[in-house]
Amino acid sequence: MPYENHNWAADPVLSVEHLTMRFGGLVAVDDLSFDVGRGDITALIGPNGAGKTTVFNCVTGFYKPTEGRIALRRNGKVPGDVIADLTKSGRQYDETKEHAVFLLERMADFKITEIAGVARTFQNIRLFGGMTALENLLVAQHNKLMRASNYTIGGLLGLPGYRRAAAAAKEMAVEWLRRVDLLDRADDPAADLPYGDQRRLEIARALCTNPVLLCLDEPAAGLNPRESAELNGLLRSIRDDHGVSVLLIEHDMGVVMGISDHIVVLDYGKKISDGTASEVRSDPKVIAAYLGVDDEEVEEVERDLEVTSGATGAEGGAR
Ligand SMILES: Nc1ncnc2c1ncn2[C@@H]1O[C@H](COP(=O)(O)OP(=O)(O)OP(=O)(O)O)[C@@H](O)[C@H]1O
Repeated sequence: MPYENHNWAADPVLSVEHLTMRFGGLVAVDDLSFDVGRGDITALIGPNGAGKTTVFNCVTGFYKPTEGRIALRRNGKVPGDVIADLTKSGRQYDETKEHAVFLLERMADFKITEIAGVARTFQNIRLFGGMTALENLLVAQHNKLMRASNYTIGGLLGLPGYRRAAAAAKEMAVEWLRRVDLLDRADDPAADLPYGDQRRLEIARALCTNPVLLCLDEPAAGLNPRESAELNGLLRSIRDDHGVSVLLIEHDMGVVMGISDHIVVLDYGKKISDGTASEVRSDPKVIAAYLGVDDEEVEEVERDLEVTSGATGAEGGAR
């Protein structure tokens, strides 16, 4: 299918353009561009050290990119000239009745979560282990509650606005606990939960911030096959039932190929492939990168693969 006909080109929630991140002499991400379709599950894959986490850190404001633009369209179709004007203006975002667009490379991490609507989880689980599962989800809504208290002691005084916000926060936390199948563990300390449950609790915590884009860094790491299958179901339901777009880094190809609408492949900080699961899995460059052949040998492997696929008539066909 031509690139422009894909959902990620027609209605992108996120556009990463010419992103470069250098650490001293090391170029971790090199002039990378890709789109994330609204309502899609998009996977960022690639061998170890390819630059995937660095891209995540740039999108979520943990790193300021050396170069490039990262535009998040929270709602509405945003005409290209609106983004061009915003870029020239030096402002961080443009919010009107019709649209809301944010230039994430200009924003602090907490603003990216709070205002733009991007939430993330980490490779290493970062829950508050001593707090209960429910409390972890309430803490995620702390800023909302602070606003409801007008940043005063309104909470302590039990002002009606604060009480309403606190009740809504609890309702949302309970609802997400139910959806990730952890309601019966609500009052248990997070650290006491099995590993797979902690991963789902982290995802629920991110969702409590009401994101439009959920970024998951290796959500299947350390899960057994049953837990991986449950994760697939959860991610599909986040996309289908809640309309949240998902961008994930994942090494588990069962998860990636099973649920992704769109896959972007990195190697040495550059994009080497971009397409659907069936397009990417049959791309010789991807196969070569995963086989770990040297750059000089890629063309040779490609030629071999072309001969092989030509001989068998194989055209991918992941789904
Ligand atoms: N803060 C940093 N300072 C210096 N170099 C860094 C930093 N963060 C990442 N790098 C380097 O950038 C390159 C890309 O790393 P990154 O962690 O983004 O890759 P990755 O694709 O996420 O790898 P993995 O799959 O192993 O997690 C690596 O060479 C890494 O050593």
